[in-house]
Amino acid sequence: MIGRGAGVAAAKPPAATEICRALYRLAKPRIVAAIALSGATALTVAAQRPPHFSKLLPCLLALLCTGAASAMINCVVEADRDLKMGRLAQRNEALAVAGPRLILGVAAALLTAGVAIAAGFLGPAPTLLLCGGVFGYTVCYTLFLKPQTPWAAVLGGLPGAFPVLVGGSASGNPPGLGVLILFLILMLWQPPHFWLLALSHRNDYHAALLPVLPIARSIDATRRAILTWVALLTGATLLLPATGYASACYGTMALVAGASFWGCCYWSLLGKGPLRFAFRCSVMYLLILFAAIIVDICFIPR
Ligand code: HEM
Ligand SMILES: CC(C)=CCC/C(C)=C/CC/C(C)=C/COP(=O)(O)OP(=O)(O)O
Repeated sequence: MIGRGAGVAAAKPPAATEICRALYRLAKPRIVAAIALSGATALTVAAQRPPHFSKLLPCLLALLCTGAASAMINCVVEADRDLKMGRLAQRNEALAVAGPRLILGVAAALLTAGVAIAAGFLGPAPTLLLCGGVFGYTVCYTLFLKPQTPWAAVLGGLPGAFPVLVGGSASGNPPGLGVLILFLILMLWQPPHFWLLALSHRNDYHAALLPVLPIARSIDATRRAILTWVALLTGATLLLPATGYASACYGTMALVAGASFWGCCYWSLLGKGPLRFAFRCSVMYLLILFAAIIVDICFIPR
């Protein structure tokens, strides 16, 4: 008797490098790196000087570990929905290569490491805030908000902005006004950041039955919301110099960056440019803002 499938080579298990590459993709590395940077920026705003590495390093590590773990859990929970989204094809392949059990095992290890680092080096408040952000994203946002309401990008902004509170409290004091202003900036930045993507990929979200704003309301309503929120965001970035947490030099840069981002959104929303470009501008805008705050506080004498 010929062995089952003797003529067909048994499916070769993925190589270790393939699995590592898949896990890296599922960790949403660039998003998580930006989230860790938001925590480091908050630590700098709270300290009003270059943060000491004994706080900066554990803050970055804790946010990178728990952010990656949160992203991996999100990918496993949303696996069925993500299969309907063309934008996520490579992520779906990565999920098939690594398998949900291994992904959740690695996420559990990263989560444990991140919380242990925060508890050991940052203290109880940052650790609690870290756990709150993970819970807010993996449970509240992923399981409930995202599939049920077009305002998920606003309410889901809370866990997305929690890393700012983690970083701000890592300095040892309760988050002060400067950290709360940075929290407000993140809360105002995230919705237009996502709505630009939702406009650009609305067919994907329709196929996945996700009630994003362009589908639950209208494209025009989303366009107006984006331009309104970016204008409010630009105003919020000026609160830092207005309250003495950054210099007028940063304020000028923030005004120019905000006006440029608004112009980029307006240009793309008029149909003169690709929406994906405006989405990329939202990411560049945030990274420039963080860099300007850090340079202003650490290197520009006041
Ligand atoms: C409500 C909260 C948020 C939502 C719904 C959201 C949504 C998304 C989505 C869907 C993508 C993937 C776009 C793609 O397929 O390439 C993305 C990309 C990105 N997000 Fe967000 N995001 C949120 C919060 C944040 C936060 C808090 C940060 C950082 C502080 C951030 C930074 C980024 C970056 C850097 C990218 C680009 C990743 C890449 O190029 O691969 N996002 N965002
Ligand atoms: C303190 C701490 C670590 C908090 C967690 C912060 C965190 C990981 C926020 C993620 C925000 C985000 C990328 C949402 C997009 O998810 P999505 O499901 O809408 O994106 P997708 O469509 O690409 O899956």
